Amino acid sequence: MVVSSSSISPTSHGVFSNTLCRPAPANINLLRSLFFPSSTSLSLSSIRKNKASQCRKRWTCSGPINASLKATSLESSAETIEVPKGDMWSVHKFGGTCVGSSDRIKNVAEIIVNDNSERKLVVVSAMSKVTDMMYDLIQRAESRDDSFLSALDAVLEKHTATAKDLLEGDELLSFLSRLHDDINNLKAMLRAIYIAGHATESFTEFVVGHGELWSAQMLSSVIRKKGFDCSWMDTRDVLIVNPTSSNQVDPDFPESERRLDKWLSNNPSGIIIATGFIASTPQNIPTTLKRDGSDFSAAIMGALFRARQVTIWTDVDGVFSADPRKVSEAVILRTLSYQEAWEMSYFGANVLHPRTIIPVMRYDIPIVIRNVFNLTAPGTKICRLSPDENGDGEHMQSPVKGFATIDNLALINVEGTGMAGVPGTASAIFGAVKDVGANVIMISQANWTCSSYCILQASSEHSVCFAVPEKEVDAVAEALRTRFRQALSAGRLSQVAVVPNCSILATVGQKMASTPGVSATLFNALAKANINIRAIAQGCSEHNITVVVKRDDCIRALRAVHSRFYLSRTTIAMGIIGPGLIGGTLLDQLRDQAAVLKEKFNIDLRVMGITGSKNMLLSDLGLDLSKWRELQSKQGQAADLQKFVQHVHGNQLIPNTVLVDCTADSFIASHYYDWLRKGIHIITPNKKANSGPLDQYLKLRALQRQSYTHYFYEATVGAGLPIISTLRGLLETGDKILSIEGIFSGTLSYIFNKFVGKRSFSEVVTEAKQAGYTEPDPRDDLSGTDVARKVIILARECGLNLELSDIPPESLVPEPLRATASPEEFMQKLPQFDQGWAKKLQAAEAAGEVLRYVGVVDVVNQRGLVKLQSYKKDHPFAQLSGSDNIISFTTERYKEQPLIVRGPGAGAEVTAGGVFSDILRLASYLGAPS
Ligand SMILES: NC(=O)C1=CN([C@@H]2O[C@H](COP(=O)(O)OP(=O)(O)OC[C@H]3O[C@@H](n4cnc5c(N)ncnc54)[C@H](OP(=O)(O)O)[C@@H]3O)[C@@H](O)[C@H]2O)C=CC1
Ligand SMILES: N[C@@H](CC=O)C(=O)O
Ligand code: NA
Repeated sequence: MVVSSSSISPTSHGVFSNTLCRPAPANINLLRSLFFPSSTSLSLSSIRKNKASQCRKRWTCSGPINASLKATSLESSAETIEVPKGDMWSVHKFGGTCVGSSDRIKNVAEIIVNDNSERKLVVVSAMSKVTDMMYDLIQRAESRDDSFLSALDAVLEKHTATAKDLLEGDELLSFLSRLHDDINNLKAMLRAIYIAGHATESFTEFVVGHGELWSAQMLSSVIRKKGFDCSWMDTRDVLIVNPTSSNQVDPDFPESERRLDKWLSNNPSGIIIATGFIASTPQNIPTTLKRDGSDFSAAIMGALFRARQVTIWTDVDGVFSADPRKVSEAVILRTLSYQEAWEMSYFGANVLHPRTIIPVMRYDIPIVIRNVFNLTAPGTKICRLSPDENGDGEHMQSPVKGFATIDNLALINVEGTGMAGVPGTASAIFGAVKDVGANVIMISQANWTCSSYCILQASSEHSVCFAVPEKEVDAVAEALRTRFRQALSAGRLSQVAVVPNCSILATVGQKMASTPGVSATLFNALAKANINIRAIAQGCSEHNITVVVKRDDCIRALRAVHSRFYLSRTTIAMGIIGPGLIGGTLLDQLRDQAAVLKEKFNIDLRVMGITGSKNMLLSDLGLDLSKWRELQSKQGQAADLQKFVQHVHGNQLIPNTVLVDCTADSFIASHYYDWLRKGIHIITPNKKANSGPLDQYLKLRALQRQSYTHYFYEATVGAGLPIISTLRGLLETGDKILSIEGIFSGTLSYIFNKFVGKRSFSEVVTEAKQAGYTEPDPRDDLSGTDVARKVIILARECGLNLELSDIPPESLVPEPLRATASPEEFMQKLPQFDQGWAKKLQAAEAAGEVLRYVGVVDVVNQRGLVKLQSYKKDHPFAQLSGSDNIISFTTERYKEQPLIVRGPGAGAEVTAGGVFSDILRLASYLGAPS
């Protein structure tokens, strides 16, 4: 559709657009002013004057906030300007995606008309991608690429199509006419840039702001079409800003208020659609509010109108407690104080640019962040909170609100004895940093008190440590080495060291410095996730504690601290090695209990992989345990232990990893040391590591004691019975163990409980194997080796440095079968020896005794013993049933009457249950509620 400008009725909207409708000489003036700002000749004020005389209305002014508006307006004009009460206005801001299509613009219009505030000011961005398209036009023209013409056509086409979808009749014609005029003017300007090969900054600022002009006009037309009184505001007529040295702008509030006053007197509508992002300098040169400019526009407008609320509409439900791409359990925060929002933003959370908060904070105007696509979500309210308040009138439960991270940093550490007490050292350091234009993100040094978010905690008087963006670190290090060349060569400074690949993790909240335990909890959570802290900074302000960690650890660190402060679950990545009888039963128990653990105990156990000796199954998010067997047979791949461990531990999103070794394999056990060193926790029923070579055992325990990595093995003795924990409890509370004696083998207990003359010995052994009591190789049970291993494990817990070879067991494996090739062959040949066993049994019975296989840890004499022994039928050891173990601790405290633990000591369910309770113990150590 071609629109002729003569068919357009004059409009009262858009001063600047009207300027561009003027005949050629005015536009030449404008171009001149943009290319050569000092020779500004365009008079916006004269145009405003013309407009002002067209339309004069009265506004009622009351309330303190408008006193200055009223005063300035009275000063600047003879008319009486009545400005509305501050709390009548609500300000909304819609970003580019919210107005990215005609449907979305309609949706925004609907939201606005449904807001029942008396008066509404709506700040809009350009349609999504339009600002980028405008920058691209300039770039093409500057590089003398005449494709800027077709690119400009695309801009025209996009807005024409959107307008035709939204509008009709005069509103459509009027918009299209202005759009065409704007495009024609832009074409002329771009051609001028094309010729000059250069665009001044103010020209660029002028061009890129057009998207907002068009979106504001279209939205206001749509609202008028719905029957509401609505004007659009070119904020360049109102908002006056001064550039700062750091390529930012400072609003000139008094002048903006004066201009706003005047504007309102001409535009009395109850709904105003204002352009975001753009403003003017005091000389009326078009400019922009730079990055995140539309949010800033909304905040400034909120302050100018003393609005009751500023709502920033976006495409997320609010501010998350942490980046949800990194912490899937991150929660939407209902409230944040201005300071908390500020800190979150500074440390990389995409909340609001810190400068956006300043204007509204000045008047205690709340900012609410809401999702335009989910109106049911209440969003996040950023407002003034008292130090003890959590928001919504709730008393503060935890001082910690959320976490943010900044990646791609490097630490610089300037160190040396010559720094102590030498005035000016810090000034020289940061002077050198400033000279290379680097941005210091945090500093850590003794007795530093700077005044903002990088306020810090002491490390050492002899060093200053600070973080800069990685891309700036070489220049900074070089500048420092040059600046301190003499001090370095004289040894007064020992080094200027660079620690690359770092990230900052900031914990943000209220009253953190004055609440005991916050830092301890934070550091503890990091230690438990095996994360090393390179530097710490805690502000004198109560609002952040900042740590520097290795970049590779950052997401795990974030997740560890997030879950520790109860914002989410304690999540543990698990790898199950050996899905045989015990491992398989454990997986089934995990499957059955997972939901309860999640809901009631906030523990999220994710099985990221299962491996046997031949086949392994991996998952990125956690396996569906309801069909792990099916998945393993269908989707399994060739087992590769290294790849398996790398996969389970390599998931950056889960802070803690545990490998559960359910094999009986020494080779698997030989990896524990390396895994613990990598920060992987280990839980096992496998006895091989703790009963293997003494030096390796001692090395393992020493490592475990000095780290925060856990190694639990309760099920290695007495299966699920609390044997290791009972012994630890006695030892740690200062009791002295004299001896531990008992029946440690579920298999042998079962055999001698059941072998009472009715069935043959080999039949009873087969039953024990079928019941799941035996080792994978039953010869380990019958040889007494399994009992000897348990005795060794307990002896070593008591501090005895015994080797397995120090406890030769009495073997029940018939001599001729000791060399059998396989467990199957052994079981097959065992019946040949039933007669011999029958005789042994008869002999014991004749003496009124029973046979029992016992183990003894003789702590006093520092030895262990494993043997088959006869007991009188009334002896406690003769009273057992099934696979019962009985373990008696004789100690200084329990001397007269030993402490006895008795119960089933083998079997799939009880053993897997013992392993499972170790897993929950680990979760509790890692921060889950206990
Ligand atoms: N049964 C019980 O009552 C008790 C058992 N225990 C201990 O529990 C452990 C498991 O016993 P149980 O379940 O009965 O034994 P199983 O023989 O049923 O299972 C052993 C599992 O380990 C796997 N495995 C063996 N070697 C490797 C390897 N190198 N890499 C990966 N996987 C391997 C096997 O996989 P694949 O089939 O692919 O070879 C199998 O899945 C043992 O250490 C035992 O001492 C402790 C207390 C009580
Ligand atoms: N095979 C063992 C199992 C537990 O360790 C036993 O029988 O006790
Ligand atoms: Na146990």
